[in-house]
Parts: sequence; structure tokens; C-alpha cells
Amino acid sequence: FSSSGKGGFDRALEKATSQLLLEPDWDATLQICDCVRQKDVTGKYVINAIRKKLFDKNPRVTLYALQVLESCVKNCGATVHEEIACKQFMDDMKELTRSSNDGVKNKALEMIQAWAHAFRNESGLKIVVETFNQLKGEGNTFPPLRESDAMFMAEKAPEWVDGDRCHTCRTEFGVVQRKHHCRHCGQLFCSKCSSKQLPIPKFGIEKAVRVCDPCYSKLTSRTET
Ligand SMILES: O=P(O)(O)O[C@@H]1[C@H](O)[C@H](OP(=O)(O)O)[C@@H](O)[C@H](O)[C@H]1O
Repeated sequence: FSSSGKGGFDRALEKATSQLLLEPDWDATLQICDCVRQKDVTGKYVINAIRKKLFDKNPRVTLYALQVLESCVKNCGATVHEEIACKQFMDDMKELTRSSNDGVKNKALEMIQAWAHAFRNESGLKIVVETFNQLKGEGNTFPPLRESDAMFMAEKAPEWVDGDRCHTCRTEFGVVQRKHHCRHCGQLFCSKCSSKQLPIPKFGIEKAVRVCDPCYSKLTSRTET
């Protein structure tokens, strides 16, 4: 079945938050982010689905749900940001910072800190900054801010364009010739012209993701950071 669509999202979320996982399933996590970016699912649907996993009785599921949430907030933009910047969700996150499981507690604190930094100039998301300040005021200790968290939201990843041909070689898409997006420029490419992957820290993307050949050479040459 197709990797995208609501069914694709639901399956990917089940995979990415399975209690059997020994480490995060980055492919399923990326697929979830792609579903949101391709607008297969709304930010509201995603956050409601993740919330259910956050309060699973198994703390491992909660921790994986937090990691999925972290990736969605980093990679999916405003539709997700506006869903978490509300009293209900901030109350949920505060509850997780009081978890008896240290892994869950520390991950929740780390994420709220990163979001507060990322949204420091976004007046519409100020409830996140207020929540961070409240938790700090209550004496919580926060881990040091990671470089990719400090860079997160420094630059927004571009929206993905749609079209019928590869941006580079003009090959027409069809049943065999599938569409692919470069995560750096957001343009459409055939698999031949977008076969490489790179992390894009300036967009807060730590995991290697698909980029087109021109963006690959731009990002790997010394001039471009
Ligand atoms: O293969 P399809 O069913 O057409 O779906 C395409 C894949 O999900 C591509 O992901 P990728 O860029 O990671 O390959 C995505 O960029 C395209 O927009 C989708 O149309």
C-alpha cells in the first residue's frame, strides 16, 4: 500500500512508537513528516494522534512519541506549531515533565526549551515561551541547548512545489517515473536527479534526507554552510 495518505501516516506512527523498538525508527519518522508536508494529514490530526501515544501506559512508547513529536515540530512548520501552542497541549507537556520516568521527564524538558528558543520571536506561539519560563521558575534543570536546536527555525525549509516534470532533466513523471522532492530547495525531481541524502541542520533536520544534485553540491562545497 502507498506510503502516504492517512493510512500511511497511521501505520508509520504505529511503527515509530512501537514498544518493541530498540532505537528510533527514523524512516517511519521521516515518512510521518512527509505525510504532514504533503498535507496527507492535518497538523491537528497529527498532534491528536501523537497525544494518545504520549500518555501510553508504557514509558518507552511515550519516549518514542516524544521523539516523533520533536521531528514533526522541527520539520513540518506552522501547521504543527499552532497545534502545540495551546493551553491543553502545554498542560500535557508540563505533566510529562513530572513523569516518574527520567527519560520522559528530561526529553520533555529538552523539547520545551528548544521550542521556547525557536519560537522566541513568534508572538502567536508565546504560550510555549511562558511554559518554559514557568518550568524554569519552578526549579527544573534543563539540558544544554543542542546546536541543531539552536539552529532550528533559524531558516524555514521551503514548501514543496508540484509539477509534471523533473526540475533538472525535464523527464515527465508517470507510473514508473515517480516524483521526489529535494528537502533543501523543495523542487520536484526524478530519482536519478535526487539520489543523494544530507542532513540540513539550518532547517533543524539532523537526519540525512533527500536532496537534489545541485543542492547536494551547494551544501557540500566549502562556501555554503
Ligand atoms: O512515490 P509517490 O507515491 O508518488 O509519493 C512521492 C514520495 O512520497 C516522495 O517522497 P520522496 O521525495 O522521499 O521520494 C514525495 O516527495 C512526493 O511528493 C510523493 O509524490
